Amino acid sequence: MSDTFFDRMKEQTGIELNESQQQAVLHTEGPLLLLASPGSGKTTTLNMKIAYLLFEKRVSPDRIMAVTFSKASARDMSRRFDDYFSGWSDERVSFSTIHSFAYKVVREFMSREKIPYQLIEGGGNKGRLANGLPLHKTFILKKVYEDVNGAQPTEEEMDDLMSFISLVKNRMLEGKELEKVSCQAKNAPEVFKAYESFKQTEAEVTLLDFDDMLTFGHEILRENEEMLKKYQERFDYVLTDESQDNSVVQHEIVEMLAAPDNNICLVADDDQSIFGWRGAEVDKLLQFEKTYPDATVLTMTENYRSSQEIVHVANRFIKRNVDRYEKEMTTPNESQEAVDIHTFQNDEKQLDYVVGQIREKRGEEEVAVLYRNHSSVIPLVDQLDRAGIDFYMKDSEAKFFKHWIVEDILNFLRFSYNDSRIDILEKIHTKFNAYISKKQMTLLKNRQTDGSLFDQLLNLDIQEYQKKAIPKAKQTFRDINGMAPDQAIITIREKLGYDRVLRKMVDNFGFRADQLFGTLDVLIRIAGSCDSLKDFAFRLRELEELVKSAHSRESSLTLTTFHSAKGLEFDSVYMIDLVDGIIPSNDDIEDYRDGERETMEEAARLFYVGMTRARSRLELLTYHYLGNERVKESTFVHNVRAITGTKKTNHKEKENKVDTSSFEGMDPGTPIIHKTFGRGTLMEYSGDLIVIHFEDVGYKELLLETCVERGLLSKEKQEA
Ligand SMILES: Nc1ncnc2c1ncn2[C@@H]1O[C@H](COP(=O)(O)OP(=O)(O)OP(=O)(O)O)[C@@H](O)[C@H]1O
Repeated sequence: MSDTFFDRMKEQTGIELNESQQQAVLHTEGPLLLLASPGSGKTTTLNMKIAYLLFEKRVSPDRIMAVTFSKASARDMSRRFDDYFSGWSDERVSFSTIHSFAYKVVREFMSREKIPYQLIEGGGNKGRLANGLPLHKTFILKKVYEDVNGAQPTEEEMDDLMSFISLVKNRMLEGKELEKVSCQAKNAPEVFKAYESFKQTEAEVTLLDFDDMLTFGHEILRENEEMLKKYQERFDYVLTDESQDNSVVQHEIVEMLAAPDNNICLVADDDQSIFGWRGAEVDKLLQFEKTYPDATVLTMTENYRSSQEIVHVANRFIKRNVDRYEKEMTTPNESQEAVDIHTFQNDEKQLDYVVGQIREKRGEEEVAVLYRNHSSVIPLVDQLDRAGIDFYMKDSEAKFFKHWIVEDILNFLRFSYNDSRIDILEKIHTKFNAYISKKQMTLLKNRQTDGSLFDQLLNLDIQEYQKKAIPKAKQTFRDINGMAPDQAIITIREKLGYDRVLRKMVDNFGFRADQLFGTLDVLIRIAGSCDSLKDFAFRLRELEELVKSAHSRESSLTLTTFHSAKGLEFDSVYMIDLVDGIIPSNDDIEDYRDGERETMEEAARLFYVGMTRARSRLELLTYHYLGNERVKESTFVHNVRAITGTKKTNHKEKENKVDTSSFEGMDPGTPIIHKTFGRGTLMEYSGDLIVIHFEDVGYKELLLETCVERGLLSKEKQEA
């Protein structure tokens, strides 16, 4: 019977299932974990399995519960089922997410118990409390944070708090366990508890956020035998796709539902579990055989997507992880090009290369550029747009442009045009080294006099150290006004002391240094191709619009984060910014050094997801300098080198090398002039770096090539 079924499948779909795919289809009774490698036909097999249940075993469609990761994958699954089987039968299984199932349980329970409730997240959340507070998660969380900490949260704290709450609820953590979850927001465990209690007590109805659908649904099924039994009896088969991304609470809901027959089939790739930060729990998969001692575990490891070279590298690479099911990914596909690694002098050269490559391939094949952080892509967007190349973005994250650092820099620039604007000074007076106090600001405001605010400050009762600092700041602002935009930003950072202020914020308030300085580096990169300060401000607005609209465009070029690349495939893939500090991140590296490998392994899985998106061409791009900062090639690229036996070759040789010879071999003590930092003395020259002691800003380690290329350095003429 099954032979006939698979023959008919082949006739119908053109796909001949391999041995393990067939086994997976035929195993319908009892717990099954189907561990599958990327491109191994997970979706195909799951659809065939459903067809087998419907058309061979004559199971009624409403007895099958098919769960997918997101609404989009539910739609994709349905569409593929229709492609294969339309014309065969009208019977269709409806796919749903665990969220939507759990919400159904919650709705039924609340209506039965006559408990009024209201959603405070997603669409449809309306209304206010008597005191005017909108019934919306963000507003409530802000209010609760203020109650607990007596101050307003920053945007970063809010973001982190949201992730913290989601993670805690998805992993069902309690009590002391909360303290172990790191969160930038002050007193996160207390804020969380206050938030939970607020939702229960402050409104006339129970308030529910998105995660509550899961935790409430879970609680209802656990506490309410009758309801659990009803749902258990409703379904004979439970199938879940992408199970590696299910959280503890989601796994438990599925487990409860499948009991007591446990006709449960989890399709998963533990090596592609990349949502640990929001509560996904790969351990649950690794413990499957403990949960179900009679479990069958099958592996599907034949990759139908990628070339032999890509499959070989990815397969070897992922073995660096310890917490995983061992499997060997193979492919029937042909050998194509070797996996390429390119090392550039700096991130700018990397982008030139990527844009050049895309220009060559334009429209001929599907290309993707993958990156870890949203902000990494902004300079690429800038260059692509300038080159007239269209692109599609999977997640059009325009938050970058609203970041307070971007706002700060624009305000510095505005103030350089007109230093009589009190409204601007109000925003930046604590952020540069004129040390202007709140009291001095109030006095300035009360005077309501025209003219330079620096001059007015000098007429006030100022501190001794301000007597030099204020005229100096005034002059620097005037200089900034005549500078090229990138130089202006460097001057704000170095001469006006903005970097120092940010470092203090990192130390005192726990901001992430790499994020703050990364944002500034991106701004400098964009400013580099603008002629004037006005041009720069205008360009930022243009880019913001471009990014916002990028997800509604169609193009053969996709720009996406590694996370959002999941499930996609392209002919050529370029993975960019592969340096330590980005992937793996500094936190990943630190945790790993402290003996915790969880986050490092997740970063490796992210890298693996990226690599396995490519059909025939995969390029890994890294560099020596990010802006002026020396960085190290990503540990993961290093791993790939070891696999492919590729030595480090600097891309510099292929580029037009900048002639730095007139500065090489200078003696320490040589007087130097730098356009931004002013007069200084050469202290040391080693390799690509020079160390200069500047009169104004102290020691600086600079990349000689970049300085020469931008015409920033000159030797000071010595008196004869
Ligand atoms: N037995 C097979 N013979 C030939 N092609 C197959 C076979 N099984 C699957 N494929 C093809 O391989 C490709 C990948 O299949 P599918 O999208 O189902 O993989 P997946 O495992 O869901 O991928 P992902 O890595 O995105 O999770 C599809 O084009 C599918 O038609």
